Amino acid sequence: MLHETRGAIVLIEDDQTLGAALAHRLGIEGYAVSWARTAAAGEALLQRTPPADLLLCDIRLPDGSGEELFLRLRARIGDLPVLFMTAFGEIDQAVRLVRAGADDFLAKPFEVPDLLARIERLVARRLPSAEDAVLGRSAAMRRVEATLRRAALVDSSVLLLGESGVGKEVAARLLHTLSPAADGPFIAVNCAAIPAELMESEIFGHERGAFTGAQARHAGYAERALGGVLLLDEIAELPPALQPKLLRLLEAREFTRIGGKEALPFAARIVAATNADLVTLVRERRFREDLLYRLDVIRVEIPPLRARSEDIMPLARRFLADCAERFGRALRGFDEEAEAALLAHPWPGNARELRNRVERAAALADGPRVEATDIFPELAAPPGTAMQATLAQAVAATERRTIQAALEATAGDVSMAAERLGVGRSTLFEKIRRLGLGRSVVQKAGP
Ligand SMILES: Nc1ncnc2c1ncn2[C@@H]1O[C@H](COP(=O)(O)OP(=O)(O)OP(=O)(O)O)[C@@H](O)[C@H]1O
Repeated sequence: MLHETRGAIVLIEDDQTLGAALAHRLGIEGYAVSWARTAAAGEALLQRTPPADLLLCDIRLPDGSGEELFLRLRARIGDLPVLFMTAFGEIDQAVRLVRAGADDFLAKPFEVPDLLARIERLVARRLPSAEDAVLGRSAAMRRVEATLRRAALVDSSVLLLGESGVGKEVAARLLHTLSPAADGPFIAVNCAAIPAELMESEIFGHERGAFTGAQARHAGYAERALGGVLLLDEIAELPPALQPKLLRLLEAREFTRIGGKEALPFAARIVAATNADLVTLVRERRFREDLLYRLDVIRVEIPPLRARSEDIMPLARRFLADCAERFGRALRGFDEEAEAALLAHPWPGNARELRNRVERAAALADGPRVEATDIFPELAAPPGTAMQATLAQAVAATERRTIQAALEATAGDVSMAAERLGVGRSTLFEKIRRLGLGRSVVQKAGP
């Protein structure tokens, strides 16, 4: 199972103490580590899907050498970064390995920070650059994109997790585009939007006469997704009666239309998405555990927009450009206050809310620049209020949001927040008091 991490590392190390220490430390650093004690076990790990992001390998192994293993696997592991750990006396071999295509080596005993820095550099090489990234320039989204790129090459089920509107469908579409099924259809089914009594027929189809009103044979989504990707959005809403049928689709890769006798082959890739906590649903017996395991092979968690503020402005600009073109309006970006307000808003509806707000602003703004109140009309005073009061309210509201976001980002540390906001600590304290934000501040012990 692959979960969203800084990267997946295969560690081949026969020394129990060093291996355990490395696996532990790399785990703490956020990597998913698979540890093998022999060359053969390591080779098996490297063949697992989706492929690892890095191989960290000892040279001397009980059943051969890391060098033999590397030379044998070189063609198959493609551009997988390989970092060797060498003992005293093996430096010549390590140099040879680097010439043969290994990326780097570290002579034992090494300093852990040195190892971590090299791993970080090699793994980062696998991430799309901020400029090339499709889903977003934040490190979190580039990691999501890298996982999707790897997942696209295999046909395991993908489970997309994240709050409503974060872009789970966008991620599923990217997976489709990057996969060998790109020429096949992309079919998205929202399980929450189909009435429970119709869902079986919508997903699996029905034969003519299968039930009252079934006047003709109907091909369900599973059938229409042939050769492509079937996205089951809001999978937690799948009624219990249909869960075994989906399990059969995934395990036996076949299904039967309602009223049909024939088992039809299922030839599509399943991507499931949800904002629900499936583990809790399993505990409450509302979701089958075996189905969860089948769906949760490659798990990709998409963080909420408020946790990746670097993505806000590029997305907002992209949405604005799209809308300006659609509406035939010459809008030239956001003014400064609008930008500050966009960055300070907590985006409970994530990218969807951002798109909707920008679309509304693009339609209604006087232009040429979009202002804060075009995006957040709630900042404007009710009709009849003096203009001066409106502006003061708007400024206070923006200030409040900006400060709150900085406090959230720094876990309530006023000094750090002041530094981020470019104001003095006492000024910030004064504003926090005036705006009634005291609860967001963490009181530090000591002088
Ligand atoms: N990375 C992105 N780039 C461009 N647009 C995005 C991105 N993420 C989300 N959006 C836009 O935000 C809106 C919501 O995205 P999407 O439907 O993929 O979210 P979701 O997580 O599937 O939502 P739900 O849980 O409600 O199904 C869409 O209009 C989509 O185009």
